[in-house]
Amino acid sequence: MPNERQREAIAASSDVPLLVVAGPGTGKTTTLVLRALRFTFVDGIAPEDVLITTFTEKAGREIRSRLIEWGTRLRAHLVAVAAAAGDEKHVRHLSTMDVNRYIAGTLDSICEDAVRDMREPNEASPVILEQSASRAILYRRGEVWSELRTLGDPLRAYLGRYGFTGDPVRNNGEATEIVRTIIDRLVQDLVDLNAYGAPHSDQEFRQAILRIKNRYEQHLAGSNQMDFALLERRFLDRLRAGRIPRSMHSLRMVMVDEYQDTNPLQEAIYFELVRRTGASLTVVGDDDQSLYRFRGATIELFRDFRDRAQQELGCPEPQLVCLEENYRSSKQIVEFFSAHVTNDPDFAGARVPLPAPYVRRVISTAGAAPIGVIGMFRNDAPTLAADLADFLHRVFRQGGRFPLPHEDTLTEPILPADGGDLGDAVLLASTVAERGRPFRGTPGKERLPLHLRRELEARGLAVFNPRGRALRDVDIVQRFLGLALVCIDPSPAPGLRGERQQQAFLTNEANDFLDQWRAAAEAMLTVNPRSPRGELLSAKVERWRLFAVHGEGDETEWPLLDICYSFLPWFPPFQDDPEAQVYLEAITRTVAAASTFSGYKATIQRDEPHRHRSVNSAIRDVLNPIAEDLVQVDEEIMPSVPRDRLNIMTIHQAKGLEYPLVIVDVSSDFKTNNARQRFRRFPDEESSVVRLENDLTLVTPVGPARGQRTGMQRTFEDLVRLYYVAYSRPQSLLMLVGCQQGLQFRTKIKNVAKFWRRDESWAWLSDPALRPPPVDADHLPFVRI
Ligand SMILES: Nc1ncnc2c1ncn2[C@@H]1O[C@H](COP(=O)(O)OP(=O)(O)OP(=O)(O)O)[C@@H](O)[C@H]1O
Repeated sequence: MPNERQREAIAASSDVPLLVVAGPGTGKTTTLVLRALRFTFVDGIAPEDVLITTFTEKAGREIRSRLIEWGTRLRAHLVAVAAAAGDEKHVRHLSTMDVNRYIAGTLDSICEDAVRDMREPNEASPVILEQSASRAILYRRGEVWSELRTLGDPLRAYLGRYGFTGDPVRNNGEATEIVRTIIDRLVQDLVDLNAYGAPHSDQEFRQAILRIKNRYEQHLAGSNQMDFALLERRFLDRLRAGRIPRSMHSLRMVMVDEYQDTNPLQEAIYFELVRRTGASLTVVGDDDQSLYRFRGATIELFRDFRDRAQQELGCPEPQLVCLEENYRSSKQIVEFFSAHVTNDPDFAGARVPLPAPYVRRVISTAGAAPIGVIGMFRNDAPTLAADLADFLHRVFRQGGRFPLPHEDTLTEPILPADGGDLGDAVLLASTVAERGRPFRGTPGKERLPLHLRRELEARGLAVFNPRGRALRDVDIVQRFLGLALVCIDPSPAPGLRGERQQQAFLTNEANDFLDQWRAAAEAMLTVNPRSPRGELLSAKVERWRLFAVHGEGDETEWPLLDICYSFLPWFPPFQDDPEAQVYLEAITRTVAAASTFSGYKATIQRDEPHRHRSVNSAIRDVLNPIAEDLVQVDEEIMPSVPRDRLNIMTIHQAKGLEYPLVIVDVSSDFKTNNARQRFRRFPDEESSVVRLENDLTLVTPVGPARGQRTGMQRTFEDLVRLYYVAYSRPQSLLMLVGCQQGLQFRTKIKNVAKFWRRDESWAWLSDPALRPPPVDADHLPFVRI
């Protein structure tokens, strides 16, 4: 049953825009879905005239399935009522309402359909590129490499300003990633490009960025491709030119979830859509949970929504509804995350101001639990990993229990009554990398996720952390790609590079990785395993070499993907290990992307001169992007993580999700007051994202709105929000873990996650009401069931 505030939001008039501001777990998405159903079943608006957008594909699927499930039940109920009352007309009307036809999904997916729908009669349908493909094209066709070669170190230093650490970029992959961020930002922030390229102390570099952007966009236009930012831009331009997609001609409702992460381009689309169609606008969000500044999210658009909507739409003041009852977490958890977000008085100025009678608060409907928030802090990450693995083993394999207050019996299970499984827990961290950055040839330092992987494995448990390693570093990927490489470009002698690789003009770094993969494949060939069908690995390699090196065989060409896939029988994990499946998907996606932009479409040709050239293309356009670390894994392809694995994910990924037990790493990297880590716990300078925002202030219309908070304020506020999202994910138990050095009375290791305020005061020390997690995990008594 919706609560009173939810009902107010569901029933609010559609004559003025509606703004719903609500804390975590208060049913924002639920309310949005119910409001959409009300439009249909109370107001008689057809589902296809209601558009609902959200932030991730996953959330989009969730909304669609709730609309269908609840809508179907609601319709059946109303049909029964109308039939009982003998109202045939209404029964017929209800039966025309098809709840599958709501326009729901991410804005990108909706734009994709709309842009297809808006095509001229002779216009081909655009191909939409996913991130990794567009990055590979940006590098190759935008010629990031040539600008780096011409402008050298100054350009590397300039781009590095916008990287996490502020250091010059170290490789082409990093450079491309940052160029990608800037170019996307120019589109998303509706930047005036003439002003951006005009005389300025950075003009030389800005011009280089614009040259890359032009080449990249020209290539895309020539091949009828688009990335997501350009897709949205195209949609806006067409709307502005008065062209409305057929599917939206009679649009009545535009509803936006997660509005706090909207960027200026998206805001312009929503306003234009409402202006052109006369649809009613509902936006829902939580400014405290805005996380995507680095992707252009502009919290100020949400904060100032009521003013901006009036200005842009010429409408009366939007109605405001605030939801405050949390249905997710126990009382202690709600109190803990509320204390975190209100801890720093300076943060109050960043939040959506609420007029009376509203107060910003979240209250738990779940009631108190015997324990809600615990901590585990150790001397170093390896010790922490060992103890944490023990803890998880006890909870999930030995039925961990704890005492009810004032009772001697140990009867309350820590987790769901069925004992749950490891998948009911999640480890959240600001980064999930298993190693730190490598330094001068030495591999990066081992981090908590790697220690934990090993410790859990030693106890017969496993993790799911495909993003913990770069694709190019993963063992199984190295052997797999190495085999493809030695088939198409064998070494002339052991330990030497293939001829084609030498002629591919790769960077030293890419060559190093190709060498590693080659060595991994050679090592596997030395063992020469048989496939389950009994085929020797060397026989398979030999067969491909006959074709790719000697031009023998009946076929005139082979897709590189077929060559790769022919080795699958030697790699069972690609079939049965969830992490390996994610890696295989990334490889497949890279090859598929190359077949859209690469000269030989990721095939190997039999006849010369194409054989040589096609091998060159395959190395440059398929293997090189992975070797340059341009390809990222996409774990969204896993419908769900196996229940017997501990999910390790970034806090960003956890947005919108909930778990019974949430472990948040607040300080496993912070043993000392190392200046290089401060940006992750207590920044002493503006973050790279804020720096980019500031550098664009004068050339984007949204500049003044952002400028209302200083760069340092915005930098701190992003950290407060990050841990707010983390702390509000658990249902029953929140566990903070890290190194104990930052807990001592006189510690200098300041950390926003541990309730430090910007004025350098520490609430856990100074405020008797706020203390570190009261219960130490070590003091929890456990019994076996
Ligand atoms: N009135 C209600 N009664 C019972 N349960 C509810 C009610 N409203 C929402 N819930 C439940 O609360 C949980 C959180 O709801 P929802 O996912 O819509 O929250 P949210 O505000 O979007 O969360 P977040 O901001 O953290 O993403 C869901 O399991 C939902 O079914």
